Amino acid sequence: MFDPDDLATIREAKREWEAETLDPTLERFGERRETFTTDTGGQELERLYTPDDVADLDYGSDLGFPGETPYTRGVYPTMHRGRLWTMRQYAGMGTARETNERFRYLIDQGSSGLSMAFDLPTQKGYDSDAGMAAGEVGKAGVAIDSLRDMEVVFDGIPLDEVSTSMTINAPAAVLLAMYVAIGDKQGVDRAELRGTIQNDILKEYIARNLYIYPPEPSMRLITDVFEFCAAEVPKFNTISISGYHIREAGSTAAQEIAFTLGDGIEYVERALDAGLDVDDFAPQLSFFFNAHNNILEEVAKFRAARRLWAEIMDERFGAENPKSRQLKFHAQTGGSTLTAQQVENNVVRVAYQALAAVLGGAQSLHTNGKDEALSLPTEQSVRTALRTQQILAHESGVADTIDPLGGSYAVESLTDEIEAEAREILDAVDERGGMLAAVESGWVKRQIQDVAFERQQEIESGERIVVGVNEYQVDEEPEIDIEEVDEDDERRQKERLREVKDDRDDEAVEAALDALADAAAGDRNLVPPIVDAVKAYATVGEISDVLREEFGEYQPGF
Ligand SMILES: CC(C)(COP(=O)(O)OP(=O)(O)OC[C@H]1O[C@@H](n2cnc3c(N)ncnc32)[C@H](O)[C@@H]1OP(=O)(O)O)[C@@H](O)C(=O)NCCC(=O)NCCSC(=O)CCC(=O)O
Repeated sequence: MFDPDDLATIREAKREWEAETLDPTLERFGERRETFTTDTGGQELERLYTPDDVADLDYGSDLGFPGETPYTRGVYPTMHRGRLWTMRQYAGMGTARETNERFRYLIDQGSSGLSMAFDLPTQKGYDSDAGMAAGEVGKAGVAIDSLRDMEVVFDGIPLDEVSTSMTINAPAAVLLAMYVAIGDKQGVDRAELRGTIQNDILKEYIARNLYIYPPEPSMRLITDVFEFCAAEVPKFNTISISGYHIREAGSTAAQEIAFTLGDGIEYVERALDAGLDVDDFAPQLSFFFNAHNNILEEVAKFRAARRLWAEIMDERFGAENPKSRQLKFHAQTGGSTLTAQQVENNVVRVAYQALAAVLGGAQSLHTNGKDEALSLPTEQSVRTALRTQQILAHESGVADTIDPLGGSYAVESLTDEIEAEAREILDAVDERGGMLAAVESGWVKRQIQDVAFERQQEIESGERIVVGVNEYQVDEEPEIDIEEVDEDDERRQKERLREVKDDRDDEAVEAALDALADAAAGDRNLVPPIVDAVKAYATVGEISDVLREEFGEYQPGF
């Protein structure tokens, strides 16, 4: 991008600056640290970046224009000038009725998309009356047993006007089927349904641990969802390939994107093996990243991820449809960065992290409530979190220029370095036979744990400052309204489940579950029989049991 003579002049001028201006100051005052690195230590930071640090940058092939390959500067031509990112606050609590109320509240307050959290039993494919569910019903999210619960959650919420993300993985096909069934009942054309299911089982084995079946049948379920959606629900994002939890488990920024894109590669390969055409399903693959503390590193990470994915889809998979190459992502501010001490500080952390996500070109964003280190967020803290996004959108000005940090010597240089490091990690994954093999051998988890351990030691030694935790402490008990979970919810939910079971046509349920068992034993797509089963009010637990019977359950080997 720069004339070689100009670069030589700049290099020479920098040497002069160092000798004449910098060194005397360094001798008198020194610097705060011997070396400065990115938050996760992967990249050593220069004191000052100049055009010389981006001498190899080729504007056309490395950056290009927004809406054009390699999408470094954003996936849409107008980005947030055309449409603000979706403000999508993750919510789900207790019963279906309470979740419906929280959703309506969020819509009233200007939330532009819904994001549904499920309780642990639902995420593990158990009904509320299962022994394994005791004590967990409605705790980390809403309890969904049957279509009846989903009808209540979406009561008065027209599915053709809102897009909904569902954080559901092992039973993703079941919840997708329920969403489709609700749409059918509301008379919404399936082609108009918008939303996302997380459906990312690989990161469950790596970091989140909410799996049910072994990897092979889990991958089949995912491929079946790709195929079903391409034909029936073409606007639905069939997966949210998630680095968020990998980062929460303590990975570096480069590991976060490398392992996430590695998972993406594995899903694409499986779908191709199953006979799908890359351009039929790749446009609906979506991503989910963490918006962590270090603003410049995070912005560089998002840009690097976009560039890398465009290249992978082009070079490795020969994708022709531009949409197949566009990495669209949701971001959530880093839950693990929130502190129980001086809870108000979390509002500030969240705001900076959200700023990084927006500067990095996010399509959708969740900002954490300040109290999430302690409990489920209260309505008040959810509102402040949403207002944080609205202030960014309408007051800060950062949404008004596309990729405003593009061209910053520091950010371009970091983008290159993170991309290069992620590439190296992806090569190491390939050497281990791909992501699934690397995950099953325990290698991926060990890579992350090593970094997490180092980070923890840095905090304990005081080398890494966490404000209010190992520095700037105050002697006070946290004063905070805790959102109470109603312990009676479990009993009421079980009663409702009993009513559903009493009301439904048992023969129809049995026939639907038998048809599903047949499909599972053969190789037909599993989603249509799951849709039939949910419409007959078969429960999440019953459907998951049929598949458990056929597929078995995953036992981690490491
Ligand atoms: C693709 C994304 C990232 C975003 O989808 P959205 O529908 O919000 O946005 P979008 O697709 O970018 O935009 C919507 C429509 O507007 C159009 N559009 C957008 N911007 C535009 C622009 N500037 N110019 C022209 N058109 C534009 C798009 O093309 C699209 O239409 P067309 O479709 O017609 O093109 C999706 O996957 C998503 O919403 N993900 C959310 C995931 C999530 O909430 N996860 C929560 C996890 S919570 C979690 O895991 C917590 C921890 C735990 O539980 O463990």
